[in-house]
Amino acid sequence: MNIVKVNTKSSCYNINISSGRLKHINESIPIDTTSIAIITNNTISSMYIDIIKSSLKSIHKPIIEICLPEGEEYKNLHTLNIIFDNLLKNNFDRKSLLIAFGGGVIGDITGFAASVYMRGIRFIQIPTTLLAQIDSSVGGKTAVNHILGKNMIGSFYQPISVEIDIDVLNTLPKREISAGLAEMIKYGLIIDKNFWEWCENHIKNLINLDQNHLIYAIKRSCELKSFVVSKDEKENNLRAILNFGHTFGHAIESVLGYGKWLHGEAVACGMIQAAELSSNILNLKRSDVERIRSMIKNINCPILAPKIDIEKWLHAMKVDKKNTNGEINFVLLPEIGSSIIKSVSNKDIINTILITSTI
Ligand SMILES: NC(=O)c1ccc[n+]([C@@H]2O[C@H](COP(=O)([O-])OP(=O)(O)OC[C@H]3O[C@@H](n4cnc5c(N)ncnc54)[C@H](O)[C@@H]3O)[C@@H](O)[C@H]2O)c1
Ligand SMILES: O=C(O)C(=O)C[C@@H](O)[C@H](O)[C@H](O)COP(=O)(O)O
Ligand SMILES: [Zn+2]
Repeated sequence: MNIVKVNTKSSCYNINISSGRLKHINESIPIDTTSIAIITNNTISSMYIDIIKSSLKSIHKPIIEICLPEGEEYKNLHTLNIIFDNLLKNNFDRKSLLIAFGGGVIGDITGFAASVYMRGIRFIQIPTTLLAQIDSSVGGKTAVNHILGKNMIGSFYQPISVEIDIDVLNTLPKREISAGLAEMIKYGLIIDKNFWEWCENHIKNLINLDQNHLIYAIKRSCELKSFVVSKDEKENNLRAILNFGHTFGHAIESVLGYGKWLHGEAVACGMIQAAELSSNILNLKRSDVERIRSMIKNINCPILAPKIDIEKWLHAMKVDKKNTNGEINFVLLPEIGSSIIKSVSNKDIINTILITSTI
């Protein structure tokens, strides 16, 4: 098994990565756990819940399953309440454990529920999408959306472990694999040029889910995210680089309506726009902008933004959590493999990028 450690001010935990991990989930349940809620959706449950339940049989604890409605459009306060209703009706207490079994939507909602139920109970992440395995399950950002902005209601709250079984990726739709690859290449762009070049050279193996390449790439992504989060758990400074492409991307998601574009697709397109802005403001080489565009094309993510009213787009970017004093703060690349946060006040440049990057 491959293990990556996450060591933050608030806690220290392992990311366990292997083929067949689901069968061994019982090993990660704390001994004093009183009851367990597996939070998932019908798609994932119908394929994999029996494996988990059979592994958990050996620990003889009461288990309930809570199936949430599926999709980004349900990542909201209403869905959160479904969890609380079930926990209270089943007498869940402070030693109860939540298991987030699904993609980033399930992980973000469950983490938030765990952080506020009885002022905080333990939870485990079992991410089942590529995106969740390399990004959302790690680092403790939890949230639900608000109609006016992505992830606006949430907390920083770490899981007690992350359990990654790469076998579940075999049932993941190709479009979701592509969305996950977008967040994966992000790490190379912001912090690790070698990893970027490795991804460029092995992208076909990753798209085809070759096991050895997948394990290497998932592990490296988790190491990079762990490194950043361990230095700056609550996004006071460095952690904001993980938001590369998200200023544009989150605006696409919220203005179009949650769920129309996948999060990873919006980030992919947002990374091209952020690369264009980097070229304008920091002189990122044009050849590097084209390299990024062609990588995003190769992973089958959109390279052009949808038609969005520019005013609505700007308005959505103005509510981004990274902003201060009314200025939009972007993550920009001086070169591939390094990133900085910069406030951009020149509205003309932003407008031009929005207009020229649209379908
Ligand atoms: N907390 C963080 O740090 C962080 C980081 C990145 C993204 N996010 C959030 O994550 C969310 C996106 O997550 P996502 O891309 O995992 O999407 P998702 O959670 O919506 O899952 C995608 C779809 O795949 C299905 N699915 C999941 N696993 C499957 C499997 N193994 N086989 C078949 N189908 C499967 C799901 O039911 C769902 O329909 C967004 O809300 C985004 O904001 C959070
Ligand atoms: O972990 C982080 O920090 C990230 O920014 C990772 C992003 O990929 C992720 O989409 C995150 O949820 C965005 O956070 P937000 O604070 O911009 O809502
Ligand atoms: Zn993201």
